[in-house]
Amino acid sequence: MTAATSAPAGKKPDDRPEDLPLATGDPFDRDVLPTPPGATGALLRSLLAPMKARVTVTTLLLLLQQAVVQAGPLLVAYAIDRAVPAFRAQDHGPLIAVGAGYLACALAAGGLQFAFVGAAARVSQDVLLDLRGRIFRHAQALSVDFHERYTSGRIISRSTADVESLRELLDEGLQELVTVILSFVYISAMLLWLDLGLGGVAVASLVPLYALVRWYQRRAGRVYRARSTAIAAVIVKFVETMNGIRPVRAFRREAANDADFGELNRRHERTNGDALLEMARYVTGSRLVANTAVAAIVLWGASRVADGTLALGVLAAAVLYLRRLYDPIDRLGMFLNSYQSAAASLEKIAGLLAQTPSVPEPAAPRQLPPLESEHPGREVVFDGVRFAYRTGGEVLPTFDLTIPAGQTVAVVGSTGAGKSTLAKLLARFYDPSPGSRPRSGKGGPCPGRVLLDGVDLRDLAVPELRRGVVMVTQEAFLFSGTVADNIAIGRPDATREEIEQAAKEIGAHDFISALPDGYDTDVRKRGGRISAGQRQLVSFARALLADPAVLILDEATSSLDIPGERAVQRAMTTVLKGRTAVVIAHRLSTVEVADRVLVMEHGRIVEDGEPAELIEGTGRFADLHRAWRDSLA
Ligand SMILES: Nc1ncnc2c1ncn2[C@@H]1O[C@H](COP(=O)(O)OP(=O)(O)OP(=O)(O)O)[C@@H](O)[C@H]1O
Repeated sequence: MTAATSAPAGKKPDDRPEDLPLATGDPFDRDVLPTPPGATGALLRSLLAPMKARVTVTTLLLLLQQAVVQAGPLLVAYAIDRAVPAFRAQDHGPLIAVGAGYLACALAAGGLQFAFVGAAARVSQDVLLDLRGRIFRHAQALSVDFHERYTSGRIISRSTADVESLRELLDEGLQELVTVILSFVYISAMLLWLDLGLGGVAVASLVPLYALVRWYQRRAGRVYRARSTAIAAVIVKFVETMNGIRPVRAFRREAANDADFGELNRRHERTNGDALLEMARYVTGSRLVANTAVAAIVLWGASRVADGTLALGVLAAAVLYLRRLYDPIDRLGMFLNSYQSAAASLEKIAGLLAQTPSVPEPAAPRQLPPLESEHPGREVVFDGVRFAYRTGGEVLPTFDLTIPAGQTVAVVGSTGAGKSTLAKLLARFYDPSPGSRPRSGKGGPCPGRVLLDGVDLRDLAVPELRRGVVMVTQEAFLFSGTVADNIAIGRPDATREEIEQAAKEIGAHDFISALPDGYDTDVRKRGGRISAGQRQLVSFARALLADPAVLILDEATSSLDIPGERAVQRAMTTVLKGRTAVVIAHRLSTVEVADRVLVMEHGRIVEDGEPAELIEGTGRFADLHRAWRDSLA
């Protein structure tokens, strides 16, 4: 990723582009994926819908609390105009009643506030719990091509920084908004009731304040979207660097990364500064309007008290109410901040949740025919398959291949020939691209098909597909947990005996037993670190336990030492036995376990035959094999 550039000299901060300068026209290069109209609102409604009753109770608590809080100045007016004169006349009752009333209001307001905060926090926690779960489930369900384009850092940013800004809105912002609106309504009503003239001036001052709020909202929207993109860029850079810490060290990328990160960090800081500046402008403007209105009311009110047309208590109550009317305006700015931040975040989350898997589940799934015991494995057919990644040119131009049930096929070829693509199509990480072969009969292009025992992979439900085809990828990835847990991923209901049996057959039992806690060793903890070859053995044991009809093995490119290679070779023979197998062979020694070799170049099969037959011949594989043998000598 390139570093962000600063705004060109002379440009205003809000002219700054909102997306990182990555864009190539591909929406995946942007932080905000295309969001269908109305999707953000629909997401918010769907999050709140299950808790309608609780939202209503929470709002009622707040309404009550505000009613109680706003009674204070009225009691003060009563105290000045009625209770104090009565007290002077030896009638202590009204003043005691005012004192008791004030205390009761304070206690009730406190209690209601406590109940409200608890209820609001529960609503917000449940919304966030639901949202985080949705992001995780959805991201996990999206197809591989999505993850190849939308970095994991951005998904992390969605489920951390973006969910966090929504939390701020729900925990603090919404309370602010409701409090502000209620205060406006209550206080305007009280002021108008106390004195129509003073109330009228106060209510009229809300007009310029409203205009100011709208102005701020427009400007802050832009700034907050830029800030949220800048936060995401910082997280993405962080995750990318930590994920690639080995190459970072190996290629001494620290200084360059520091510079890139520093630029992104500064961009984040600048967008924060822009946000604060907008806030400062807003607060200054709102205070100016508010203080002018207070000054006008105090002057006018005082002159009316002097000429006896206004009671002193009413003026005191009006001034107290005025403070309460204008104070929330600053808080409204805070709310708009959280609102803008949360709206930008929710838009990004909605964009992610609006993505649909490019490899969809079938509407009417089909079953695979029962396995034949004399021919274990299933027949695999690539029928007129054409394939191009979304970005880049055609990788497989009309590809046909039949692999009979039970056959082990080694696929070799130069780098970039399309071997892994073939494997990924068979595992249905991708579907074939729209085809070029004319459909027999009706005409029109017919998409190619990948068939398993005659059934199109697109017609198989995911569990059926995963029972039918398993792919062991190059990385031999281990999840956090014990060695036994990692093997059991192949079949989660497997017993400990079955797990150990699989490890024994693969030849992994001895090294696993030698680990500090044997099968219970945590692979991510000290002492649980296992070598590349051992990781492959664990992933073979996992595949053996899964026992699929078709196994795809994308062999690791890294070379092992001789005993390691032998152990992997033996394990491979075991795991491939009794099923159809496609091995993407990076080591020619692997070809020894195959019944058939395919040589691929530029997405086409250029040689196809038994290993011995091809080695004897004069083709590309014979050359490759000779060169490999010479290198061993
Ligand atoms: N996710 C992707 N997006 C776009 N292009 C891709 C993607 N994966 C692979 N390609 C391109 O498709 C072509 C075939 O790649 P593939 O990984 O299938 O080759 P391969 O024969 O397995 O190579 P290797 O032996 O180096 O792993 C290459 O040109 C590669 O750049």
